[in-house]
Amino acid sequence: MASTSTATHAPMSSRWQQFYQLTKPRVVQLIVFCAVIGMALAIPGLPSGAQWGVIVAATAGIWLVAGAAAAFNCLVEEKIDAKMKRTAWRATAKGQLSHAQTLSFSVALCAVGSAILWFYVNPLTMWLTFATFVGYAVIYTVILKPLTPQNIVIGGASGAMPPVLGWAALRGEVGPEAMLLCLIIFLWTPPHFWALALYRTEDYRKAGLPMLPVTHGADYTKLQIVLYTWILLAATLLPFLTGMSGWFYLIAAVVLGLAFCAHAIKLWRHYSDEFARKTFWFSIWYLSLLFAALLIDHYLPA
Ligand code: HEM
Ligand SMILES: CC(C)=CCC/C(C)=C/CC/C(C)=C/COP(=O)(O)OP(=O)(O)O
Repeated sequence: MASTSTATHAPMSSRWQQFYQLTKPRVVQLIVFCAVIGMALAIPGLPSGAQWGVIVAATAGIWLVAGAAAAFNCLVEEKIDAKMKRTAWRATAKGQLSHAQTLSFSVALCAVGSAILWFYVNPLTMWLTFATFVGYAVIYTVILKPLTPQNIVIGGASGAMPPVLGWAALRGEVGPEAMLLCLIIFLWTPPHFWALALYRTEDYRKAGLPMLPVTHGADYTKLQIVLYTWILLAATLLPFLTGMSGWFYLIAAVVLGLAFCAHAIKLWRHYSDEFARKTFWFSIWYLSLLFAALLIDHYLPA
């Protein structure tokens, strides 16, 4: 039988698919990956049996609360999302999911995730993860995003938290090493996002959001991307300089960092939307590979 396309009668599988997409699965996968690296780096050598249990619970809990934050963002921004090509397909933007459905989904994910963290990990990780939820879903989405072009710089602090959450899960405290990884993601976020904002400027203008290319123009944004990539490169040397990571990591950080700087400089000097898109995707590969290098380095014999 042909399925109806009305919102309330969507077939179950596509309804689940709609809810799943609200969790911004691919962004959250990288967030969880960074949290897992934070967990691995928090303990010397391979995890013991009990530590595996904590790792699985912390991964599930952080995943669920991050998904809840993303769904809450979709709920708050349904009108804005409807105005932008990139996001108009979301079920919330199309009115295919009611406010009550989306809110219940977000609250349920957040509650289950928080309970897992509380009972199977530790209260500190639960509170830090919940603070991250509030940082993204409320402080960034509701307050900063419509207010200032520095929205993603300040709001990026919540996206940078995953290694701290992972570290806290295994150690029960927040160490300077975890803060260093947090700093790296914090500095990575502006070039990551502004590369996208450059080729999506019209979308953001139409939606009335004060993103940097809208308020300060493309040239200023490109310059900021160059500055951030160089500062990021310097910050990524710190794990080696502080003895936290070894030569393998250092080589990876320098090669990846120089490649990111080269993208930023090329973007600045010979701009095209196509290259801005490439730079955005490179930023995702950059962070994934940098964190993979931290992990490999951690397990290499000294
Ligand atoms: C406030 C901070 C951040 C902002 C404003 C931001 C912005 C964005 C936007 C707008 C997209 C959508 C691209 C599209 O679908 O066209 C995106 C994609 C992505 N972001 Fe971020 N991001 C932030 C932080 C992060 C963090 C912390 C991570 C991971 C650690 C991350 C990982 C990703 C990934 C993997 C994608 C690709 C998603 C896909 O494949 O569709 N982002 N980001
Ligand atoms: C608990 C925990 C670890 C929470 C993590 C918070 C989180 C999901 C951060 C990711 C940041 C993100 C999806 C930004 C997208 O920007 P946007 O919302 O401006 O993008 P949009 O225009 O696609 O909605």
